[in-house]
Amino acid sequence: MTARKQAVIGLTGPMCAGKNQAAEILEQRGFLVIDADQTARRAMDAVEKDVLAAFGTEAAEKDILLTTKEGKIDRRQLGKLLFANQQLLARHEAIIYPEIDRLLNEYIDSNTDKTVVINAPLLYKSNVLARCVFVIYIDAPFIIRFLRASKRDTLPPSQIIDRFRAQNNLYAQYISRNVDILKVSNSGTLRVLKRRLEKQLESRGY
Ligand SMILES: CC(C)(COP(=O)(O)OP(=O)(O)OC[C@H]1O[C@@H](n2cnc3c(N)ncnc32)[C@H](O)[C@@H]1O)[C@@H](O)C(=O)NCCC(=O)NCCS
Ligand SMILES: Nc1ncnc2c1ncn2[C@@H]1O[C@H](COP(=O)(O)OP(=O)(O)OP(=O)(O)O)[C@@H](O)[C@H]1O
Repeated sequence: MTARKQAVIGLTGPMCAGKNQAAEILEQRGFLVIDADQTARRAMDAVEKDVLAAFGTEAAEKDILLTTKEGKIDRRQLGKLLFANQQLLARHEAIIYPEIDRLLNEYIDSNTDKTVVINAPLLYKSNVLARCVFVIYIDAPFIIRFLRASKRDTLPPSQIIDRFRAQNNLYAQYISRNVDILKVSNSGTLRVLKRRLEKQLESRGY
């Protein structure tokens, strides 16, 4: 166990930069990591009806079916609708973020004896950012992230690009919030990522 301070640390960066890989390295070092994408899935369960009511009209116009045969939200179809239209994405975020924030804060508050890492691509949209002592920003060039996404996800290239576009100017969002950012480039091997991450953590006494 290398972590010795009780604190909240942010782990962020654009899609397919390597946050999950970084999270594994941090877990191996004894940090407690929560994945905000998973938290957002739980939050969706709580706001599902509101989401379906909010996008029924636009989905019908685009011939997109938002529910599965079992009557649950079809996340991929919802994503297809939302990531192609920033206004709709903002409407969705206004519905779901209060619940995401509630769940993340609850998690932090129930683990006050540990150093908690919040793995969240859009951490700046959450009030949890204010609780972070610093933010680790994992990054990689667009083309590398695109190749990783193509290999990992079964999304058509146009939808990968839509998702990337929804995260334009991500780094600037943290800069403008005056956060202590530790930038880690992940364009090489995982071994290099580990070394860089450890070096940055050491610079903050972890
Ligand atoms: C739109 C939804 C239903 C699509 O679900 P889907 O299962 O297809 O994707 P998943 O949730 O696994 O997200 C995959 C990646 O998309 C990107 N992404 C997700 N939400 C957003 C967003 N609001 N803005 C920009 N990029 C996003 C992230 O890089 C994320 O890692 C879902 O992403 C969602 O509810 N997003 C809003 C909540 C959110 O911002 N989640 C991020 C947690 S910080
Ligand atoms: N240094 C690396 N070398 C090889 N493959 C990598 C490296 N870093 C990440 N990957 C691979 O790229 C893909 C994306 O990585 P990862 O899931 O860690 O990114 P992420 O930033 O967490 O993505 P998302 O925002 O979509 O959750 C994964 O399949 C992962 O195994």
